[in-house]
Amino acid sequence: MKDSNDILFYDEDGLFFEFSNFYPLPVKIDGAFWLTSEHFYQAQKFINDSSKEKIRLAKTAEEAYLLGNNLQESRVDNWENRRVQIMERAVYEKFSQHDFLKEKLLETGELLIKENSPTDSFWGIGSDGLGKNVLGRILMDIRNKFKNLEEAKQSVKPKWMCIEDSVEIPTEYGKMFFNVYMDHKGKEHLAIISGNIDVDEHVLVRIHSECITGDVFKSSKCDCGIQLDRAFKFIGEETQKGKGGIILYMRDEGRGIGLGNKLRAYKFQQQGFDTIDANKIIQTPVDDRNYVLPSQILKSLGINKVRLITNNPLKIKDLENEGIEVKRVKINSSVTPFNKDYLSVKNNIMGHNIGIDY
Ligand SMILES: Nc1nc(O)c(N)c(N[C@@H]2O[C@H](COP(=O)(O)O)[C@@H](O)[C@H]2O)n1
Ligand SMILES: [Zn+2]
Repeated sequence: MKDSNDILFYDEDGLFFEFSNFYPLPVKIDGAFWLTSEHFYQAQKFINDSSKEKIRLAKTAEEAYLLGNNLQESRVDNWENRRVQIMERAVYEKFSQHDFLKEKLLETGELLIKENSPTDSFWGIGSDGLGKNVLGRILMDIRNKFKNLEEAKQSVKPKWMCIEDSVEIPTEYGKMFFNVYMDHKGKEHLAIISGNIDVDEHVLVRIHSECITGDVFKSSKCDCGIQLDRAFKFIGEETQKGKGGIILYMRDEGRGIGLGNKLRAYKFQQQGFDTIDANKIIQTPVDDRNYVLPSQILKSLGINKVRLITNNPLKIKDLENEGIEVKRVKINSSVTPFNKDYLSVKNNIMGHNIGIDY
C-alpha cells in the first residue's frame, strides 16, 4: 500500500524520476557505455553481441525496452533467475557513477522507496499498490550499501592494537608479523605481513574475508580454505625470493552477514537454492561487505599499488575507488562435488571468472 511518506518514482514528471531506469543518464559497465541502465538490463537478455549492440545503440530507454521485449533473437537461459542480479548490478553502477544520484538516494533516509508502476507488480507496486516492488527493494538495499560505505569512510583511522605494533609469529610459510586493526564497529581485523614490502612496487596482497567453516574447519563446501592456503603459500614463496606480501584477514564472515546467517543460508542451499537466493530468503544482503577498511590499512602502510590475489571483481573495484592501483592475480580453486554449484554461481553470476583446477 502507498503511504504519504513513501518515495514513489515512475512518471517522467515525478519528483524522483531519476530513480527510474528510464532516466536518461549514461552508465559504463564492462567497458561499454550505455545510454541508461535500462539499455544495459535489456541487452543482458540476449546471447550474441549483435543483439546486445542493437539495444545499446537504441536512442531512448523506451526503444531499448521494446527491443528487449520483442527482438526475436537467441536469449540467455534461466533469465527469470538471473534478471534480479542483473538489475542490481545495473542500478548499483548507475548510482555509484553519479554522485548527485547517490546523494539523492541517501537523502531519502529510511523512507520506503516504491516504483509506482500501475502495470508492473514485479519490479513495481502494480495497480493495487501490493506488488513485489523488487526495483524499490533493490534501491533500498543499495542505499544501505552506500550508507555502510559512508560510515566506513568516516570510521576512525585504523588503530594498531598490538603491543609493539606487530607480533612475529612463525608459520608454515615462514615468520610473519601479525597486526590487529579495529574498525568503527569494534571488530578486530588482521594484517599479516611477510618479508620486505617495497611500496614502490605493486605489493602482493590477499584480502581474505573470514570463512571459519572453510579457513578453520576445512569445509569442502567452498573454496575459501584453499584460497587462503594458496595465498599464504604464494606470499611465502615471494618472501623466499627476497620480496614479501600481506594478507588482510577481514572479519567479514558470510560475505558480511555473519556465521549464524551463513549457516542459515546453507540450510536453504541444501534445499536447492543458490548462495544468492539463500541470502535473500533469510532477508540478508547478498554481499554486505565493502573494502574501504582494507584500503585504509594499505594506505596507512604507505601502499598505493598492489598485485591483488583475488577472483572477486568487487574487491578490485572498491580498492580502485579508494585510489589504489590494482593488478589482479588470479587464484585457482579446486572443484569438489560439494562446492561446484557454489563456484559456478560465483563464476557465472557474481563475475569471479574462477580458474578451476580439476
Ligand atoms: N553468505 C554466504 N553464503 C555462502 O553460501 C557462502 N559460501 C559464504 N561464504 C563467505 O563468502 C566470503 C568469501 O567470498 P569471496 O571469495 O571473498 O567473495 C567469506 O566471507 C565466506 O564466509 N557466504
Ligand atoms: Zn567459505
